[in-house]
Amino acid sequence: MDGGGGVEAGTTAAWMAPHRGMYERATRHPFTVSIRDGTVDPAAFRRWLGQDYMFVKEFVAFLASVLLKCCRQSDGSDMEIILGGLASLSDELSWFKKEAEKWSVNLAEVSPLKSNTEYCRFLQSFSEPEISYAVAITTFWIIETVYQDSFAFCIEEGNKTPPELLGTCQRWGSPEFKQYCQSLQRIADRCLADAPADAVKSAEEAFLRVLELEIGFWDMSSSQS
Ligand SMILES: Cc1ncc(CO)c(N)n1
Repeated sequence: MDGGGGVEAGTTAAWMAPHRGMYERATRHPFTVSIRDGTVDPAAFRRWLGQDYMFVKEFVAFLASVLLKCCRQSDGSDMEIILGGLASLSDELSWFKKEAEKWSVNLAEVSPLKSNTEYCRFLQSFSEPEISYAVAITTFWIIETVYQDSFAFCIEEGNKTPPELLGTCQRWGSPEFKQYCQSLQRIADRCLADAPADAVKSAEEAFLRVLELEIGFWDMSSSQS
């Protein structure tokens, strides 16, 4: 507490200063910047779409593990937010199927590329009960926030985003999605404030790992690495 009843900057905000460079590489990546510039390669967008559909299916399982930790390790007051997030992934999977049809991407034929497989393996590691709720919710927050920040930039003033990509950008770039990310951040900060130092350290490592994996995911989408 800051003692004055004002808003105290939390742990997650404090990480932004030392890790600003990595954060910007993840949220102002040449791939998403090319969407905003209107110069995006349609083949790269189609590759991203197919790969992200696979990612989101794995993300459902990840979120289920976060929800389980929430039920087991917290007083349960965060349950509704996480459950809401999980429910909206159902809608998201339908959106991917519709979008894939629009772009003639055959989802049944997509197989995961290396960076996606690596990211999915990281998500799977959270099913271990040893990983604390504080670390898991922090990871969940930064995964969503990278997309929120990246796609919000594509619909900010001055964008030349092609009209057929606006729906994608609005999905993650909307003010509602930003509010959702901010509620996740508040939960993460509250958990981290109560967590032992080693858990805070693990959460910061997971934060950085997500930034690295997100950069790898965008690189993969742009150039099939
Ligand atoms: C790779 C990746 N990161 C974050 C999100 C946000 O849900 C997503 N759909 N895909």
